[in-house]
Amino acid sequence: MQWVLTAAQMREAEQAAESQHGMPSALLMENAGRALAEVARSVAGPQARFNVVCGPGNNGGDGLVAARFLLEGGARLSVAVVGERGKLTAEAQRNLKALESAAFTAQSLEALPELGPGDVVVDALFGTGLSRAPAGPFAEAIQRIERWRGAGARVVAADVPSGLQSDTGEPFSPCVEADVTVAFGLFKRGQLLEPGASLCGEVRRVDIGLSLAAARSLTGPGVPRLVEEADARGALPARRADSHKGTYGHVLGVAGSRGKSGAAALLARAALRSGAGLVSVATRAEVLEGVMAHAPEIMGIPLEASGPLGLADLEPLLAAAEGKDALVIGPGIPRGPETGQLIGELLARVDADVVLDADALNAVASDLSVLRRAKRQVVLTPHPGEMARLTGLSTKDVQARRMEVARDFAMEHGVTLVLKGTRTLTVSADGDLFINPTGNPGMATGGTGDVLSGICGAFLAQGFPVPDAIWAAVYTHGLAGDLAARRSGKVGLIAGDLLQGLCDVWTRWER
Ligand SMILES: NC(=O)C1=CN([C@@H]2O[C@H](COP(=O)(O)OP(=O)(O)OC[C@H]3O[C@@H](n4cnc5c(N)ncnc54)[C@H](O)[C@@H]3O)[C@@H](O)[C@H]2O)[C@H](O)CC1
Ligand SMILES: [K+]
Repeated sequence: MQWVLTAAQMREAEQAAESQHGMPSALLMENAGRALAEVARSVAGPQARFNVVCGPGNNGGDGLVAARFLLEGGARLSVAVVGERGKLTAEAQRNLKALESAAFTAQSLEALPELGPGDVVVDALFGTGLSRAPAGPFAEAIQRIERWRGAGARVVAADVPSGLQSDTGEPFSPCVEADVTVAFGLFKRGQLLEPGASLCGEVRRVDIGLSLAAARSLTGPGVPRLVEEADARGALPARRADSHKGTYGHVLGVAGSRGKSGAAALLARAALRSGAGLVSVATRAEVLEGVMAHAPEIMGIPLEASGPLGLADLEPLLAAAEGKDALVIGPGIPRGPETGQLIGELLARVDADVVLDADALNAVASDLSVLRRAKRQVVLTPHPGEMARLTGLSTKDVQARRMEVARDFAMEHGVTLVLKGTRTLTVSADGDLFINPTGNPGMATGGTGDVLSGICGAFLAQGFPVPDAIWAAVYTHGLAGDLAARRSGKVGLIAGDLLQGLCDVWTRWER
């Protein structure tokens, strides 16, 4: 896991590193600048030119340190310091002095040479200290960086692409678009939240001696963490030799309706491909055959009532839930006026963890108090539109404050919440936030949500605890999509491909 901090928390970490852990900021900057130079060299073509563009603060200082290392390494280097030199921070001043000598002086922005393919721009104008839209010479500097990028040069951003707000991921205009962003010490929110994540390009986190103790001293439950592959893999212990199908739990899917039997099948097959020992599907009798036709491994429970799911289905579903370890309710269900009440009764009386997805979310939106009456764990997996209905906010508001909206809801209702989207968020009932790095735009296709709900159900049925089971399911789902897209392409990817993608995950992790 990697902590994801705000700019203020970053500054506190830096001060704590200095005051409590004997790490002077000059040394942090030296380490940052050296790492920045190494990344710049790693993306440079042969005979590359390097233009280092520095701003007035410590981000600029990082750039000046990087310039010194590039110069010492024999690079063809030009450096510009933008803004009045008198305004440079002490650290930046010191590094400008260290860089300049008889053999080398920093120039004005205009004096920097044009760049082309294979050349490199180091963007060290602004980092976490950006407080307003870049203007005047700073805006010109960004526009020149963008022009060099258009001419084929690679852009390496120090800490944050200049112009990007590091707490929100929202860019000012103009804003640098980087090919690689070197994250110093710990991740910042803006590097992981769209559109910031896209503007960063590839984010490479580098250790700079910002002692984790210092960072940890800042981080309480509310500080988000980025899930890494080792975390997801570690959350899912390997299979034991002496196990049998009962060991891996029984998932009951309450899903499907006329014309939507596929949703139930995707849920069920995903649960099977995610290690559940047994999977049953309870659905309207007239679609049961259709669901079962998708996989002989699925067991079927016909719901004899007709029309939308309602209280007439309560007794049959309570019976169906006997002996089950996890329920997944929602994909493709026929929702009606009593569906929310039915789900409330099931939550209160069923001795199994419950995942609510798709129309089950819309069904409970009118009376969220049912969530607090649940006997076991409840997991909700809304996409932004469903989250809007759950909260009464607009989808735009949900997307503008994803972390806050998700955390408030999870803590208020005591549930584990998955807010889907680019960088899906998982939030525990205690407010712990987990950011997911896997997945790709090819997964924006019908049915991928059904697959995710099946994976969540399978992990819960195997006894993995929340929230680990859920952020691991989200990670696995996205990784399955990434591995499947290698075969299908992002455009060609369909939800069913994720099932093979899941197999690719297991063969990758069981090695
Ligand atoms: N935290 C760490 O562990 C480390 C941080 N380092 C680097 O320091 C920057 C943050 O530096 P800071 O001096 O706070 O601010 P910036 O360099 O990002 O910004 C420069 C300065 O410019 C002023 N300013 C803000 N917005 C504008 C604007 N639109 N126009 C003009 N001037 C503006 C404001 O006063 C800022 O202070 C961090 O990103 C790291 O790169 C350390 O070097 C390494 C360890
Ligand atoms: K920068």
